[in-house]
Amino acid sequence: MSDAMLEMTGIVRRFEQGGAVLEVLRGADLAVQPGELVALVGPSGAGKSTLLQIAGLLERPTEGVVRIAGADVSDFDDGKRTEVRRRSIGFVYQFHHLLPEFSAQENIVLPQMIAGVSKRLAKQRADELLHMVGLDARGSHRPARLSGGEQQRVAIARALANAPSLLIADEPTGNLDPHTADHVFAMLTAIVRQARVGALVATHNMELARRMDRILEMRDGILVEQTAA
Ligand SMILES: Nc1ncnc2c1ncn2[C@@H]1O[C@H](COP(=O)(O)OP(=O)(O)OP(=O)(O)O)[C@@H](O)[C@H]1O
Repeated sequence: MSDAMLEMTGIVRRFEQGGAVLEVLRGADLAVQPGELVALVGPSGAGKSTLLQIAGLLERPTEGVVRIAGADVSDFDDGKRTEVRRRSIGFVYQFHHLLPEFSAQENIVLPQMIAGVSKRLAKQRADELLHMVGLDARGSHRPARLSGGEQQRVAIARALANAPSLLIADEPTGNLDPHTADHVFAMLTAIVRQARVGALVATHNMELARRMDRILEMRDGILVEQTAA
């Protein structure tokens, strides 16, 4: 058995609109190993977000199998899928989506409490994560008092709060200036490697993509591995 954190096999996704059928994914395959960063690239509308939604168990494929840390989730009901998502998958988006009325620490505590962790342990873990992203002194600050890069670092810490197997990121540095993006991405990379998380990162930024372990390109509904030129 593969020890991939994410394995997707033969993923097909069709959308039906007013009688017409749009086949966005046509048999996409991929695997992401522990500690590996895989870039997902392709033109706008190619199906990257659709693939991430399916990988993150937010949507079901029309056909195909998704395995999270070895578990085939195909036959899981919605409740079980939500449970796997909360425990095993972290999400980072272009915009941080932190809760504005809560502090940085509370934003990292909440997903843990939802997953059943005690408040005391959740706070301890939040402080460890804040340390890991270099924000020890900022735990009590609300998002509005943090810079864009700091907000995104909190969002990364929050995504890792429940020690997920898999991290799914959609343009995680897309809203940052190049220098800050560089710094945040380096931090993300270091944490993924150290925590042995598998990371699938959709981006339009080819420079960023080239810094990852592999680049998969969405082309006509399937994934093609880009080899170094
Ligand atoms: N719920 C839906 N119903 C119908 N069509 C959809 C739905 N979701 C996505 N699509 C279509 O699927 C295609 C792929 O969209 P998707 O958002 O996955 O592309 P993308 O590669 O992420 O693009 P971008 O880089 O612009 O974010 C698009 O043509 C889109 O219109």
